Amino acid sequence: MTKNAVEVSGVSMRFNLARERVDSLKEYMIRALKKNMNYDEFYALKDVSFKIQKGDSFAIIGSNGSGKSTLLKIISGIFKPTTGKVEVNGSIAPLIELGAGFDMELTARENIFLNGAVLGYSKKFILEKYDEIISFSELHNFVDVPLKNFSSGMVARLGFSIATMVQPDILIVDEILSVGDYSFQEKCEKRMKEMTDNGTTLILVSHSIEQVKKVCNNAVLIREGELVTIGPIEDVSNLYLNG
Ligand SMILES: Nc1ncnc2c1ncn2[C@@H]1O[C@H](COP(=O)(O)OP(=O)(O)OP(=O)(O)O)[C@@H](O)[C@H]1O
Repeated sequence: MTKNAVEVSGVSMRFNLARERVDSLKEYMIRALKKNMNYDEFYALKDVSFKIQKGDSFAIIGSNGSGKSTLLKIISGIFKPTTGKVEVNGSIAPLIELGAGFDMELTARENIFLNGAVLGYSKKFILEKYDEIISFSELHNFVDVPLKNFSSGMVARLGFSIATMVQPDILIVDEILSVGDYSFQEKCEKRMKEMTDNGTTLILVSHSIEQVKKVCNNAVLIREGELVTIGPIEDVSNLYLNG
């Protein structure tokens, strides 16, 4: 049995950036048919390889636009890399974009059932977990309020509570905790710690070096799509902070 939860091998991700403005769908179609679109090719990730051991709490560190979210989306299977491959051993609970997987017109209660169903849980199972989700998110007074009237921190509370209602093999958390207030962040950190103590592998992206140092053991530093270094969190964050 492999010791690795995630193996990223030679992953590159190319995006096509339209170089000029195309204002209408009609214009886009005409240009596309004439093969008259000008693109700049842009590599958000360039030949990135690393491994994350089972049970590790692992941070992905880098400046804005360095490729962290793209990497998480590839690990979660949302994006297919242009070249290279990713091997994931175990079930994944990805908490990537705030509100992804939610219907903002529906209430918190309805979204719990919707999201649970998307994650593959039965209605009976979600009913069993319902009180715990509401209690962890501290949204008792808002269960029948549509999500469009929630603050971003409240949406994050709900998302985190749903994603951690069962213990996944791999928990992926991208930045969303930063919108939660201090007490909720502490609560999430505690839950993430309990989960890793029980064998879950955690992959965390956060702009707060203080938070990743508290929660993670190891990290990778990405700069302009390239892997700069991988190793103990202390060393990687020092390198990031000192340029
Ligand atoms: N769907 C897309 N189409 C085109 N370019 C994209 C797409 N998604 C990301 N990019 C580009 O890829 C680069 C990396 O973006 P990414 O979101 O992975 O960075 P990040 O490190 O997560 O940044 P941040 O810290 O700001 O969240 C950026 O330059 C971004 O503009």
